[in-house]
Amino acid sequence: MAHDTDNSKEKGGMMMPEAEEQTARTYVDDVLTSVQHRNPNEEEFYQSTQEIIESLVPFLAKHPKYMEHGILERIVEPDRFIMFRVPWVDDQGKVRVNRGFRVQFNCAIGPYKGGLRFHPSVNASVVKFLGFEQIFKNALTGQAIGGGKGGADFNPKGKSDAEIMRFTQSFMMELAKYIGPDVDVPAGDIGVGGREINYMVGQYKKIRGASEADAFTGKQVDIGGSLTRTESTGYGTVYFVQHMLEDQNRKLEGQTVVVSGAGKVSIYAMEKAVQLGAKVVACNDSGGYIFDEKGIDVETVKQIKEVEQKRIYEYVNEHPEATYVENGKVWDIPCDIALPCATQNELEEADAKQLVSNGVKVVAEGANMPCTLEAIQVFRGNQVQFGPSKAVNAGGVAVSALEMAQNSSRESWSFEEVDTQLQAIMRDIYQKSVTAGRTYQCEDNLIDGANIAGFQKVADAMIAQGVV
Ligand SMILES: NC(=O)C1=CN([C@@H]2O[C@H](COP(=O)(O)OP(=O)(O)OC[C@H]3O[C@@H](n4cnc5c(N)ncnc54)[C@H](O)[C@@H]3O)[C@@H](O)[C@H]2O)C=CC1
Ligand SMILES: O=C(O)CCC(=O)C(=O)O
Repeated sequence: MAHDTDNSKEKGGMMMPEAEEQTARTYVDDVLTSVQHRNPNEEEFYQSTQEIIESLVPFLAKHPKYMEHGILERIVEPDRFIMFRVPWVDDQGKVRVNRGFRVQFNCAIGPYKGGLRFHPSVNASVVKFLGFEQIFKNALTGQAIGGGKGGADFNPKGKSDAEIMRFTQSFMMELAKYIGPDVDVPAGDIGVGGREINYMVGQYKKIRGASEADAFTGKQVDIGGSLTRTESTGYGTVYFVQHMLEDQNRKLEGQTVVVSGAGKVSIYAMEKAVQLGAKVVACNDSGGYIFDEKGIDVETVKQIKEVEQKRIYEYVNEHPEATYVENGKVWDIPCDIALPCATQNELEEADAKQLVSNGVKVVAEGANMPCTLEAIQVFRGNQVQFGPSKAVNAGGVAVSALEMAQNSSRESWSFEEVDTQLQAIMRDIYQKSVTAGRTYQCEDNLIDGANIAGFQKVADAMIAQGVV
């Protein structure tokens, strides 16, 4: 049977035999080569496997049992990947067809859990990278939830409410076969918010003939949603940043913050940052950014984006002191803290260099994988504190799991009660990530720490359940 090693010598500040490190390195390289070979043209999926698996070398070297149990080979293969046709009729009576996806990646520690994204860029690679990240993020929350993700290459922009409903109902006609409160529990993501989730709940109940609203989270509160779920990803992001700052004996108060996006995550990250005394000076949408030196008025952004569903340039009509830069890079604005909260690979190497030359101190990923691997290297090489998405934005899925707990116990917790639990979960994720980083990297490396802490929990659960 596999055993952990102790015949080690000191290397780089930690006990690490060179031969075992080499074995782990070769194992990791082989798995990554195989991922690339078996998933051709899936760049985002390969990027996320590379980011996570390369982190694990020192951990695997110290604990070879994970290699002996073939954990990496198994964890990079989804339990199943579902792809389906979504036909619907637009307002002009034309038949349209989109492609729907759900990846049920890993259920070793609980039912599949993760959002649904409606965006034209959604494809197998995007869904698999998001599902893969979700395995480790969900494990970090300490809750019993496995990793899944899904969506469709449907563009909700410019669609009428009736079109959104018809599309969502058609999407659910197929997805309903694969989900359920104890099996797979979807939620929102880009392009999917409360309205879409409510339509899915309605259609799912119609198909199942039963009141199984618990098969979703992010529901409207009066149909079983949780208070704080709307705010939780953005708030959790800022709670995490508070811990990063505390480690440097600094406070959020008085810091200048730049946020990308103007959606669900961005808005509530801005709101919490402002509540805690920071000044948020810029945010963007896919058309351009706004810069308000006096500090962005988050209520105006909410009105434009959540109520009127308009473009962010409308902000300058309400606040003429602000400027709008069409197609501009929000990362050009000097700040102490940068929070990329829009989408994957939105912050590239050149943006990272610009932020560093403008004096950024902390970067925390509110979106999933918003920084390219090259950008992360720039931050690490310049002593910028870096918070990786699977730890930083885990507050959203954590409150989703609290929503599941409320649903199954038929309870409704107050906003304060859920927010208090969210804060405790974010503190715990931060501490776990720091501890694992220090144990295996001997430096304050939250990326490796989060990856190792999340991996260990899932890998132990997989070993206990045999080769399945
Ligand atoms: N909603 C949630 O609870 C969670 C979301 N996330 C991640 O956070 C990110 C944002 O998600 P949501 O806020 O839910 O989506 P959303 O649809 O509410 O907002 C996305 C925002 O990003 C902007 N955007 C999209 N592409 C852009 C681009 N290329 N450049 C600039 N802006 C762009 C959109 O205009 C929009 O303002 C995604 O990466 C998502 O996977 C992560 C954890 C939980
Ligand atoms: O709340 C959920 O289940 C979805 C959260 C999510 O999709 C994410 O963490 O990226």
